Amino acid sequence: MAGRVEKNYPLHQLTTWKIGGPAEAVYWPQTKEDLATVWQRAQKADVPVWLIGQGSNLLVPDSGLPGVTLVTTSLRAIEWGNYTVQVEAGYPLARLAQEAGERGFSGLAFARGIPGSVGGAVMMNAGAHGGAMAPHIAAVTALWPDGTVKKVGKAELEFAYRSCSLRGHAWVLEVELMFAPGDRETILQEMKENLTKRALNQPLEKPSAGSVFQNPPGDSAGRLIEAAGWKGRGVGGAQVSTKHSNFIVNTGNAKAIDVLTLIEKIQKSVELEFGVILQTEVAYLNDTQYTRSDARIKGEQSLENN
Ligand SMILES: Cc1cc2nc3c(=O)[nH]c(=O)nc-3n(C[C@H](O)[C@H](O)[C@H](O)COP(=O)(O)OP(=O)(O)OC[C@H]3O[C@@H](n4cnc5c(N)ncnc54)[C@H](O)[C@@H]3O)c2cc1C
Ligand SMILES: NC(=O)C1=CN([C@@H]2O[C@H](COP(=O)(O)OP(=O)(O)OC[C@H]3O[C@@H](n4cnc5c(N)ncnc54)[C@H](OP(=O)(O)O)[C@@H]3O)[C@@H](O)[C@H]2O)C=CC1
Ligand SMILES: C=C(O[C@H]1[C@H](O)[C@@H](CO)O[C@H](OP(=O)(O)OP(=O)(O)OC[C@H]2O[C@@H](n3ccc(=O)[nH]c3=O)[C@H](O)[C@@H]2O)[C@@H]1NC(C)=O)C(=O)O
Repeated sequence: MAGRVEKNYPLHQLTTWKIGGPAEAVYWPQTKEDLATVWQRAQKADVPVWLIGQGSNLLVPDSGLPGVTLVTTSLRAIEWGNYTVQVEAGYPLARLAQEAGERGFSGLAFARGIPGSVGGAVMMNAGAHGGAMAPHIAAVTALWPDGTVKKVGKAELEFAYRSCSLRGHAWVLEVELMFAPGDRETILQEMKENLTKRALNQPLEKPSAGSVFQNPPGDSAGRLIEAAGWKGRGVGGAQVSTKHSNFIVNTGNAKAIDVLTLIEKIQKSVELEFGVILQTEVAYLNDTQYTRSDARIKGEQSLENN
């Protein structure tokens, strides 16, 4: 098997929040087959396995992660077709969007400013500017809880706002996307405008994980958090951005516990003030959800055997 392996590796280097303790081991598989093999071996040995892409929607505990953390970013094979693309999970979403636009393939202009891997974007059903991944997905090849690798069509999947039915049940290895014919210049212009809007509204210059909370139906988390008085306030090194209240930024030395405490305070405050329960959008890789005596991994990011 090929691919880089590191022991006791600081996970803050693999998240855009720049937060997270050490991983017992990190492996960057070079092929889908290597990823599946390591997962199968870890299952047999009762070792916890975690999977991350570009770590742009991720909070990792200060205590780090036991077992093996698999990082998909080396899985980058790509094959363009007639208004389609077959692409591995680790391919950068923003690059894919740019390349699709340059071909005159329409559909992913919304994604040009979204950091993250294609696999992470499918799992999160990433979206912006009125667009989202789901309408462009034709099929997904995934590693399933029984250890098999199988391709499923769109009809077998369910997507909703920032959610995909595969989440917690399977790991995305490859995706087939479909596009509509478009005008290259129009698409590139739309992407440029989206990037400009984003730079105006979002604190891209500071480490963050994007929106921390999902928008509640009919309202916006950023508006509610600001109205509850949280703009600019913080806990330890974690601060509610002064530019956008649904972003928590790392001011330099934030710990996961600072972010978690701030999230809880905001949730309580917004519920008290407006009766709205904010749900988090970011994924928390919680090491306490796993116990070695239990062969199953219960975290939402992991595979379950049931
Ligand atoms: C500045 C900034 C702006 C952002 N703007 C947006 C935005 O406009 N819209 C939006 O939707 N998001 C946005 N995000 C959030 C983030 O970019 C997306 O959620 C992105 O799709 C996450 O991809 P990732 O590869 O980084 O996933 P990670 O953060 O690595 O992982 C996220 C979750 O997905 C799981 N996962 C990752 N890869 C796979 C895989 N191959 N198979 C199964 N599970 C997997 C992980 O286990 C974890 O639970 C933003 C983030 C930042 C930092
Ligand atoms: N606040 C935060 O914590 C973070 C914010 N961000 C923001 O999120 C956004 C997306 O981030 P990121 O995923 O790093 O994306 P970038 O905007 O840096 O780049 C997007 C991708 O598109 C590729 N690309 C750019 N131009 C072309 C081109 N002409 N042809 C082909 N490919 C091209 C880049 O390739 P190449 O690699 O060759 O440049 C890169 O892979 C950015 O706006 C960034 O500012 C990102 C990370 C953290
Ligand atoms: C960044 C993310 O996605 C983003 C995506 O980039 C943008 C652009 O389409 O739209 C969503 O943000 P958003 O709903 O906060 O969009 P914005 O246009 O910035 O704000 C919505 C409304 O809230 C108000 N607002 C925003 C921030 C703030 O501090 N105060 C405030 O009052 C704005 O004035 C606006 O009226 C996505 N967030 C969610 C949770 O759906 C992400 O998911 O990580």
